[in-house]
Amino acid sequence: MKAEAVIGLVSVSDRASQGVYEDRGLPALEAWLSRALVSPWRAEKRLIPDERPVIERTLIELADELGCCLVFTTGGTGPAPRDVTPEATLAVGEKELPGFGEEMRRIGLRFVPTAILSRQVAVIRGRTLIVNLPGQPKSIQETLEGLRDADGKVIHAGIFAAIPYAIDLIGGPYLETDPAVVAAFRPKSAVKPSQG
Ligand SMILES: Nc1ncnc2c1ncn2[C@@H]1O[C@H](COP(=O)(O)OP(=O)(O)OP(=O)(O)O)[C@@H](O)[C@H]1O
Ligand SMILES: Nc1nc2c(c(=O)[nH]1)N[C@H]1C(S)=C(S)[C@@H](COP(=O)(O)O)O[C@H]1N2
Repeated sequence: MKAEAVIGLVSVSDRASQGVYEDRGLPALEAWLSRALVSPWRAEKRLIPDERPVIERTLIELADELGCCLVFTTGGTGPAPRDVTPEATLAVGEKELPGFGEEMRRIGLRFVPTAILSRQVAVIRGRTLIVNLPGQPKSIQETLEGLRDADGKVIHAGIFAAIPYAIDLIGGPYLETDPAVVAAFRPKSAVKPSQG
């Protein structure tokens, strides 16, 4: 029996959390992960305002109490006064993984010049990897899956390719992906035979 991965999905948006507009962040995250993951998983979802203490409490609850191996936030990464998701994430993290922030901006720049405005980070807290994504719902697929050419060939890999091995390294469940959506990369010595 494969262990079920618990994945935290956190939409950080003042207006969606107040009902000004419908949240499209959580559905976009859940839909993309449902396509990408072939190993068992379930989501713990939270829709919260851009309030640093609320973001920190939510991340701590998902990591420490609910045992999420992975948490994605969406929203609040820009330069506006109320954008504080990266500060909250760094405050609860024990180690930063700067490569994720760098690469997520690089991928974003393939789609929009304003990707440079995102201050998104990724951190480890205990056995949890926490990754910030921008608030624009389309940025979720762009960042996680990467860029394809007109024939569907990947021309800039998305960051999800590195996430299953990152989770192996922090002692989490073995995540398997559908290579048609995103091919997970692991060193040969870390690949387990598929149990079907
Ligand atoms: N959760 C969401 N659901 C739907 N659309 C969103 C969501 N978050 C952001 N967007 C869209 O992406 C745009 C940029 O996101 P950004 O996080 O900068 O929003 P914002 O202007 O800070 O407002 P808010 O925090 O109230 O969503 C928004 O103007 C909105 O059109
Ligand atoms: N891949 C990708 N990255 C992106 C975008 C996008 O559309 N696609 N939008 C950018 C924009 S317009 C902004 S302002 C910043 C910060 O967005 P946030 O405050 O909603 O997190 O993310 C950027 N990163």
